[in-house]
Amino acid sequence: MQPHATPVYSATKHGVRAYMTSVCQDPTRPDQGIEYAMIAPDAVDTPMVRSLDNNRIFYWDELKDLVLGRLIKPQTIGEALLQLLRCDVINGAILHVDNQGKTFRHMECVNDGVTFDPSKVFSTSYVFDQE
Ligand SMILES: NC(=O)c1ccc[n+]([C@@H]2O[C@H](COP(=O)([O-])OP(=O)(O)OC[C@H]3O[C@@H](n4cnc5c(N)ncnc54)[C@H](O)[C@@H]3O)[C@@H](O)[C@H]2O)c1
Ligand SMILES: CC[C@@H](O)/C=C/C=C\C[C@@H](O)/C=C/C=C/C=C\[C@@H](O)CCCC(=O)O
Repeated sequence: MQPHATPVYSATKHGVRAYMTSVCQDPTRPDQGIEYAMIAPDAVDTPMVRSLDNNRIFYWDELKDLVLGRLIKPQTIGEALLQLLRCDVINGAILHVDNQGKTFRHMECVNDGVTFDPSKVFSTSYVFDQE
C-alpha cells in the first residue's frame, strides 16, 4: 500500500475543493455572473516539487522515483485551464489532471450552481498527448 505522505497538505487541498464546491452553489451566483471551478493535478514539475525532501514530505526517499517519474509539465496545466474555459458549463467543475502514460483530464460533478440536481451531474474525459 502506498504510504500517505502528505496528510496536512492534502487536507488543505481538500479544503480548497470544499470551498469551491460550496461557493459554486451560492444562489446569488448566477446574478453575479461568476462561475467557480478548480484544477486538481497530480504532481507538477515546479520548484515546490523539486524542493521536496524527507523534511517536507513523509517517505520522500521511497516515493521520489515514483513521483518524479510521472511529473506533469506546467504547460499541461495551462492547457487544462484553457480546456476548462472552453467548456459550456464551468461552474462546479473539477478538472483532474494526471500523467500515467498519457494525460487524462476528467471533469465531474458539474451542476447548475443553484440547486444540486443529480440529472445534471455528468462525467466526461479528454485524452491528450503531452508533447
Ligand atoms: N506542483 C504540484 O505538484 C501541485 C499539485 C497540485 C496542486 N498544487 C498547488 O498549486 C499551487 C502552486 O504550486 P507550485 O508547485 O507551483 O508551487 P511553487 O512553490 O513552485 O510556486 C509558487 C509560486 O507562488 C509564489 N507566491 C507565493 N506566495 C505568494 C503571494 N503571497 N503572492 C503571489 N505569489 C506568491 C511564489 O513566489 C512561487 O513563484 C500550490 O497551492 C500547490 O499546493 C501543486
Ligand atoms: C505519491 C504520494 C503523493 O502524496 C506525493 C505527491 C508529491 C507531490 C505532489 C504535490 O502535490 C505534493 C506536494 C506536497 C507538499 C508537502 C509539503 C509542503 O511542505 C510543501 C510546501 C507547500 C507550500 O509551501 O505551499
